[in-house]
Amino acid sequence: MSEAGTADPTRRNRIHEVWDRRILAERTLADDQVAALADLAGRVRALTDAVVHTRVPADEIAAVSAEVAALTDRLSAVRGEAPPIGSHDGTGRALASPVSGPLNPIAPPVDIEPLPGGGARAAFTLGGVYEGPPTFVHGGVSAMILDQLLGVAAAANGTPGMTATLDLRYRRPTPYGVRLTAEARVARVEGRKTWVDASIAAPDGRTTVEATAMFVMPAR
Ligand SMILES: CCCCCCCCCCCCCC(=O)SCCNC(=O)CCNC(=O)[C@H](O)C(C)(C)COP(=O)(O)OP(=O)(O)OC[C@H]1O[C@@H](n2cnc3c(N)ncnc32)[C@H](O)[C@@H]1OP(=O)(O)O
Repeated sequence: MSEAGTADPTRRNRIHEVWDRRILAERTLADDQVAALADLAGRVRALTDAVVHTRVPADEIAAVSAEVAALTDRLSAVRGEAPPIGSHDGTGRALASPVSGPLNPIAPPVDIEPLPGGGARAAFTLGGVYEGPPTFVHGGVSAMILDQLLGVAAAANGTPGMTATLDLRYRRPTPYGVRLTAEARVARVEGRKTWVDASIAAPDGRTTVEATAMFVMPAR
């Protein structure tokens, strides 16, 4: 039997505690690393934007590509087992979330504000990097942002959980390059299940996407 599978629950809990502390320590960065990485992530976002919009000739692209490969090697000299976790601002948000993580260059990032009593709101502008249909945001990107917003609302209600269902209604195309707003509100809670509604609005106030999710607090 493996250690984690030991039949003694007290011993098993102790093993998990040590394991959790080890993982937490390995995934927690120093404040100066967090600040430096947030700056780097912003620059990589700008680089990504430049990559999808550039029209420089192929030989210049190849030269830049070689420089980027060298930079990747430098950063990879010391690698963690997994992305960092924890908070640098006291809100408990995941630093490397692909939606709102300041350290994750693929995150737009969307700044999500939890609201007391089971709500959340966000205001954000997406660039051409997130284009789906020409001049509009990719539907999967809207879904990802809404999933996170809905999840933060569930957590703000004191009933966090894993997304069990996510229903989307795309009412009209979502434009990029303009300020979008989004809001979520917990609709009801039954046992371990929490239903949350949310929507994204364009600058004219019209709803572009509506979503309803059901979150389940895992039994274990
Ligand atoms: C303050 C804020 C701070 C910031 C906070 C950070 C927020 C972060 C936000 C992050 C946001 C992003 C979040 C993400 O990206 S989460 C990642 C995407 N989601 C997943 O990967 C979830 C995968 N699934 C699971 O882990 C399990 O299946 C879960 C946990 C969902 C249930 O497994 P568990 O073994 O525990 O459940 P159970 O079988 O005892 O069933 C319990 C009840 O639930 C009902 N049920 C279950 N599944 C479904 C289903 N699919 N449709 C309809 N119903 C379903 C089931 O019928 C039963 O109902 P009833 O018979 O009791 O009536």
